[in-house]
Order: sequence, then structure tokens, then C-alpha cells
Amino acid sequence: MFETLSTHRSFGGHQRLCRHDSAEIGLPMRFALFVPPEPRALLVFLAGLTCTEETFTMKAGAQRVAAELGLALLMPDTSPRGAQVPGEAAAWDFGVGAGFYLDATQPPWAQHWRMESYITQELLPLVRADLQLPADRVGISGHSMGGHGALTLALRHPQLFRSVSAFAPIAAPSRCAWGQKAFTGYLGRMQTDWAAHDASALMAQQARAPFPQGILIDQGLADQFLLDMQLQPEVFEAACKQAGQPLNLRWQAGYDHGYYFITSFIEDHLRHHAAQLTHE
Ligand SMILES: N[C@@H](CCC(=O)N[C@@H](CS)C(=O)NCC(=O)O)C(=O)O
Repeated sequence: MFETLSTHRSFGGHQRLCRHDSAEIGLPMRFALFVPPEPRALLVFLAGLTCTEETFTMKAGAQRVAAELGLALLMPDTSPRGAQVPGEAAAWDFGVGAGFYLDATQPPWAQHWRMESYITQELLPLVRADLQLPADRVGISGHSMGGHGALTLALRHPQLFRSVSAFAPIAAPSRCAWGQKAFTGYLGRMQTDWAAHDASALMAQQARAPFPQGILIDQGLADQFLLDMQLQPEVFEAACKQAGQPLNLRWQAGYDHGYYFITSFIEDHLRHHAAQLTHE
């Protein structure tokens, strides 16, 4: 059950903003949903730090090609809101707007910060049932923290996601400042617990390619966060090589971390997912 707060005609389909009372999060949550004229598959797009369900929805310009391909787009929020955990909004890279798509195990976050269970066990089944799409027609993508979310949720739930891509993902969070801060706060100090939510560590453990049709990643070379060592896609690339996982890691000269980069390459990602999800 969810409530549609607004709906707008877009490229023959509908762009909706929705809310529901989430059992996993224990709070109301919002999400955005683009429904193309003829839905054939569903792509979940996870946004980055400081973003909401509206960021990708309004800035990426994904609706035109998604409508053409029959891809429904599901944009969850990036964290619980309104939990009133002390200090939850004190930093832009932890707490509100920074859920890191995992289930926190540490107090005071463990009660509400359950973004992994929320997305995989609650939101995705809800939306898939509403759109009447088969279980094997769901892909996942994301940007930055959401790229980390896309890669880790795909690797942790390969039965839920058949296609994967990412823009400038935090690809080795155990080795970067953002990831170390988030993992310490949400998961505690045990590095062994971190590995279960680190895309590169998860990929390195695979006995064979989990996504044999290939993973697509775009990374701007003028991305400040790449230069600050927050992203480290080369670590994920090495792990893919080790696992025999086909990876198309495209280094895009001159592009930074922002949405002008995403708008430039979103069409390729939508086509990557449609090709893997909707070919008969
Ligand atoms: N607030 C941060 C930047 C946060 C940031 O770049 N967030 C990215 C995701 S990691 C984003 O998509 N921001 C929203 C936007 O660009 O519209 C800063 O001041 O450095």
C-alpha cells in the first residue's frame, strides 16, 4: 500500500511521487516512480550523499529513454527522515541523507537505519507487484553512495537483480574516509563486518562471475572525489578480474562528480539494463 502525492504526465508515461508507512524503517518514507507507457522491466536507481528521491528524478533526464525502452524507474530516498536520533543531521556524509543502503547494527542507528531491508524486502516487492512485473526483470544502478548501494545490493541479493551499473560508485568503502566513517557508525569497528558491505571485497569472494552479461561503470576523470580517493573503482576492477566478472569501466575525460556527468551517460545505462532485462 502506498499513497501517490503527485503525478505528472511525462513522455507518455507518468512521473509519480509517493509515500508509505515503512514497516522496515518504522517511519513514513517517500519514493519516486516513473511508469512508462508500457512497463517491461524495472530499474532501481539509488542516489548519493545529501540526495532525496527527487534528485535523480529531476536532474538526470532519464524519463525520455526509459519511456522508449519500457523501463520503469524506482528512486528510493537515501535514508530515514524524522527519526529524531540525536545528531542525525549533524554531518552531510552520515545519518540523514547518508543511509549507505545497509542495515545498521549499532545503537542508536539500528532501529530505523535499515535501508537494505527496506529496499530489498519491502519497497521493491511493493512496486514490482503494483506494476505487475516478473521477478526476473529488475535491475539496479546508482551514483556515488548509491553506486556503492547498487553494487553491494546486487552482489548480496543476486536473485533480486539481473542487471547492474553505477556512476562514480564508492567502490571500496572499507578503504576510504566516507566508508570508514559510515561503517564504523552503522556496523561497528569489526572490519570483518565491513567486508559484507564492500563491493570490492564481495566481488573478490566470488567463485565465478555473478553477472556474466557484464557490469557497466562510468567514472569521470575530473571527479574531485576520485582524486580524494573516496571512490577507488580500480580496486573493484581488480576484484572483477579475479572473479572473472566482465566489467566495462569507462573513464570519462573531463567529467566531474555531478549530475551533468550523469545526464551525459544515463542513456547508455538505461540501454545496458534494457538489453539485459527485456530481451526474450
Ligand atoms: N555536500 C557535499 C557534496 C555532496 C555531493 O556531491 N553529493 C552528490 C552525491 S555524493 C550529489 O549527487 N549531490 C546532489 C546534486 O549534485 O544534485 C559537499 O559539499 O562536498
